[in-house]
Amino acid sequence: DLPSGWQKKQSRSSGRDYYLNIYTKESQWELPTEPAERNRAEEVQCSHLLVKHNESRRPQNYKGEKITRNKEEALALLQGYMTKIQMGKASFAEMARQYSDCSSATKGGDLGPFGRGAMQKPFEEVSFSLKVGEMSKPVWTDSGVHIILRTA
Ligand SMILES: N=C(N)NCCC[C@H](NC(=O)[C@@H]1CCC/C1=C\[C@H](COP(=O)(O)O)NC(=O)[C@@H](N)Cc1ccccc1)C(N)=O
Repeated sequence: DLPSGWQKKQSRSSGRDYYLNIYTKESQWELPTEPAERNRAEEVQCSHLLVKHNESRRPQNYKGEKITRNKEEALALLQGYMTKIQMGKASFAEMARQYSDCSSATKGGDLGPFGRGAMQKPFEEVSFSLKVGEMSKPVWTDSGVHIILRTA
């Protein structure tokens, strides 16, 4: 069976099978392989940068400001932040502190250690599949769209 979050789909145009990750929304032709050491850790520690949108379950940031951007705009913003981090222009913590809509922004995005059952499923699955030091692709939850950095 497929690694967590992956589903087999059929391409409407070519009829070929492809694979879609329901958490990160990424798709690929080749069969997804289980991350090398599928994490069996009881707890992980992650930081995240959350960009909320107008369909978020709580469309306001931790400063109480109302969020009006839509999903597309939220993803575009997040991808811009990811690029800056990947280019080494700013640290994950600096970007989370400056731009995250979650109260963990005051801690550079640090959520502290958590076990399974604490976070929304998409967030948990991706967090537990990251290696320490690895940053995720955009992950969608009811809160908005996140990038996750596993720190321990
Ligand atoms: N350590 C825990 N167990 N704290 C409870 C987490 C609840 C959990 N939260 C989530 O899954 C998402 C992913 C990470 C943050 C988050 C959502 C929201 C923002 O979104 P919103 O709720 O406005 O939709 N931030 C939080 O919850 C913050 N208290 C996280 C936090 C902040 C500072 C220090 C520690 C933890 C859930 N089951 O909803």
